[in-house]
Amino acid sequence: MPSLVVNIDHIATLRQARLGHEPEPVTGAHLAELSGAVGIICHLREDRRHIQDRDVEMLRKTINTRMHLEMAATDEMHAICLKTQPYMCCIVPEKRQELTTEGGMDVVSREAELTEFVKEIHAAGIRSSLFIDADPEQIEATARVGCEFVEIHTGHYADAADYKQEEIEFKKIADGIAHAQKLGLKVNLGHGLNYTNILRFKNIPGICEYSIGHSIMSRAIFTGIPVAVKEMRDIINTFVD
Ligand SMILES: CC(=O)[C@@H](O)[C@H](O)COP(=O)(O)O
Ligand SMILES: NCC(=O)COP(=O)(O)O
Repeated sequence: MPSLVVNIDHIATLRQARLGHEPEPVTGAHLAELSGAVGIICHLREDRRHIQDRDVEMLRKTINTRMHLEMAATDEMHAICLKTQPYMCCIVPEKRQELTTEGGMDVVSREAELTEFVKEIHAAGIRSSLFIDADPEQIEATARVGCEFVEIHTGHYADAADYKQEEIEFKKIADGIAHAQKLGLKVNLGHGLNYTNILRFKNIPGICEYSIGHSIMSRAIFTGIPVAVKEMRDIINTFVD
């Protein structure tokens, strides 16, 4: 059965709105774990707009499941990753002006650099994943880079303007999943998934993890984190292996 990994960046976003002390991402991570998350994701952005260095340090000490560190492919983040020793490092693209991650990494144009980057992460015993669009060329480049995992960006599907576009984006992802699996990559999905749009993936086999944050934390404002995480967990529990 696929696993649910919960992104807690959005707790830090609320805290950073006042640059204060609450809400505390560590508390949110612990509640998510108690409610069925098999791992916790935090994305240390270069601009530190939500997760801070202190969060990464505290989460590393307190997460009882798996820590997934999302980060850009920069020297600074590489050093932080090696120091932190997360369970998995997911390399994502960042743009300074974006509201949220807008698309996948261009692995094709950075293949040599990313191969070296990933090699050093593996040498430190850390699993690696690349966050990419469901594009065959990017999937093939990710396999050549030597990543064990790929996270296919579901944001274009989640943001589709109408049903027809949603169908097109869903088909691209379904094809991308099959292509990645054929190349031996383990497949995770994430970005913009919520309690309804995730249902389309129910019968797609072989998905390792769903990475979900914004929708769970949005619901948690009204229900609390335990209920919001459990409801998502219950949905994923009905999915095929
Ligand atoms: C790569 C990705 O999808 C996550 O990092 C998620 O979107 C939360 O981070 P942001 O809200 O900073 O985009
Ligand atoms: N990698 C995707 C992720 O961590 C969660 O994205 P979102 O659910 O916050 O859009």
